[in-house]
Amino acid sequence: MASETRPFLKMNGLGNDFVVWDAREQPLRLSSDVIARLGDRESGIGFDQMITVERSSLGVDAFMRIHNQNGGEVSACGNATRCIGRLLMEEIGKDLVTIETGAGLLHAFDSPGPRNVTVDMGPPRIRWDEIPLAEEFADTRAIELQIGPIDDPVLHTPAAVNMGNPHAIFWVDDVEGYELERFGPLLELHPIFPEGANISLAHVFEEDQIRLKVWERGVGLTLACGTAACAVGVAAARDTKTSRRTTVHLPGGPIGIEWRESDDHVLMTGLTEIEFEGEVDLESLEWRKTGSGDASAAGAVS
Ligand SMILES: N[C@H](CCC[C@H](N)C(=O)O)C(=O)O
Repeated sequence: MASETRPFLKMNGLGNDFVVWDAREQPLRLSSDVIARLGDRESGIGFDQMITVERSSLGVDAFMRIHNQNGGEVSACGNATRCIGRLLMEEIGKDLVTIETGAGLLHAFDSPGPRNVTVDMGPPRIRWDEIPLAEEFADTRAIELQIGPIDDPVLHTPAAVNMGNPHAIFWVDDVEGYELERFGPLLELHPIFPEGANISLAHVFEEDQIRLKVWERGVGLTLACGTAACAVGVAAARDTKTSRRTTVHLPGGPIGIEWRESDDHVLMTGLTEIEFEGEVDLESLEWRKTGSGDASAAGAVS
C-alpha cells in the first residue's frame, strides 16, 4: 500500500512544543501508540502535545483535538490554543477567532506585539468534584494529601483548580528547591486525582509575580504550561496571595494572567512560535523538515 506522507507544523508556546496537523479537509486518526512514537524526542519528531485542527461541528472557526506525548487525549492546552488561535487569525484575517475544544468554546484574539496572543480560557472550576478529586473537600485552596515517601509538609496541602484539565499547585519558596521530576509522577497518578493531575510548584516572589515549574500529566517536565499558569493565577488570587492580575514566570518565559472579576473568565496572554514546517511518512514515521519558521522569517526581514 502506498504510504501516506502528511505535512505538519512544529510550533511552541514559550517552549511548550507541538506538532500541528491540519485535518479540516483530510481527517486524521492516529493510534495512541503512533502518537507516542511520534512524540518521542529520541526516535520521533518529539513534542509535548500533538494538536489536530479539525472542522468544528458547531460552525465555529475550528475544533482543536489535543493528545499528550503519551498518546492520551485531553481537553485543554493553553499554549496550543494560543498557537492555533494565531494560525487561524493569520489564515482568516480576523483579530478574534473561536476554537471548539473538549473544554468548551475558547476565544483567541490578537495582542500587542508580534506573535503575542490572548486566549479567554473561560471560568475556572474549583469545586472538589469539578477538579475532580476522589473525595469531598469543602475548600480546594488547600487539600490534605498523604503522599507516603515524601516527607516535606509543604508538599502535602496543594490547591486544586480545573481549567478544562486538573491542576494541583504546591506553594513553595523556591521552585528549584524540590525534585519535581522525582515526585511529579507520584502525584500525577495519586489516587486523590481519579483523572490524574498536572503538578505545579509555585512561588509568589514579588507582588503579583509568580514563578512556576510544572510536571505535566501525560508528558513530564515542560518549559511552560498555559493552563497551569491560569490555575496558579486563580489559586493565588483565591488565597489572597496576589491580585487577579499576575505575571507567571515559567522556564520558557512569562505568561500574563487576568482572572476577570466581571465574568469570572481567565485571560491568558503569551508568545507563540512557528519552529519549522515538516512532513512525515505515516507508515515508516520517518520525517523531514520542508520549510522554515518564524526565526528565519525574522532573519529575512532584517
Ligand atoms: N498535560 C495537560 C495538557 C496540556 C496542558 C499544557 N501544555 C498547557 O499549555 O495548558 C493535561 O494532561 O491536562
